[in-house]
Amino acid sequence: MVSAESGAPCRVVLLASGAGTLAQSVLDSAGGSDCPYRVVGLVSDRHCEAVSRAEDAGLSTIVIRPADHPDRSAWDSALTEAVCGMRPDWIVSAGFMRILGEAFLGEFAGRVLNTHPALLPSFPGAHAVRDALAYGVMVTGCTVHLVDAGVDTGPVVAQCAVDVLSDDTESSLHERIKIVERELLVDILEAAARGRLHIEGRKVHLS
Ligand SMILES: Nc1nc2c(c(=O)[nH]1)N[C@@H](CN(C=O)c1ccc(C(=O)N[C@@H](CCC(=O)O)C(=O)O)cc1)CN2
Ligand SMILES: NCC(=O)N[C@@H]1O[C@H](COP(=O)([O-])[O-])[C@@H](O)[C@H]1O
Repeated sequence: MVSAESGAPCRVVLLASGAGTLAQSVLDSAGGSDCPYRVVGLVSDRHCEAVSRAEDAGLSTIVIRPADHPDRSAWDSALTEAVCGMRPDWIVSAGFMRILGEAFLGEFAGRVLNTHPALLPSFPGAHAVRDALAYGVMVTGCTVHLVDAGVDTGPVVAQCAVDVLSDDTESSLHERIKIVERELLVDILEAAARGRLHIEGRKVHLS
């Protein structure tokens, strides 16, 4: 595993599909003088605000739309090729709304972090905040995990709890989760880039 301890900052590629506020937090923190990583590109499945944010930051961006490929496998292979071309050490899925397939994980398994707006294994999938509200939980939160072939089943790296307020809507709760999510994601990415994530099966230890 490459780490900035070897000298050069780690190369990070962002995956995002939406507003890109989490991606922006990673971009903003990468500007720090002692930051152990630098963002080298952003790849998306759709033209979205996250792509615009990366373009505004002068980054390389690529959009790989499922509709432009005959099937999911072809899309996954095209995504893999695009990300490979950016020569990442780490990949960060920050609001990326597609399931990464066999080709991608065959190339990058162990080096893909995802941030999820719930305390996994509760409420996996594309609608975690809505599902947590509907269930009536009083505490939810966010999880940063390594990505595996399952949906939000990869080893948990870090979590942070967020109280659900009685008058919360999906939007108000999600915005409060994102506040802590942004900080957690940057902290974990910095640790990963410094080679401080130690994976033993499903257990992840930070040194
Ligand atoms: N192999 C994996 N890929 C991805 C994971 C993962 O855990 N394993 N996490 C996602 C991010 N994510 C939750 O954090 C997530 C995103 C999207 C979906 C989903 O069901 N997507 C649908 C399409 C949704 C849409 O069209 O907007 C789908 O892919 O069919 C589930 C979980 C990143 N990738
Ligand atoms: N299941 C995946 C998922 O729901 N991801 C979530 O999308 C949001 C992206 O916010 P942003 O577009 O403002 O960065 C984040 O809350 C992230 O956890």
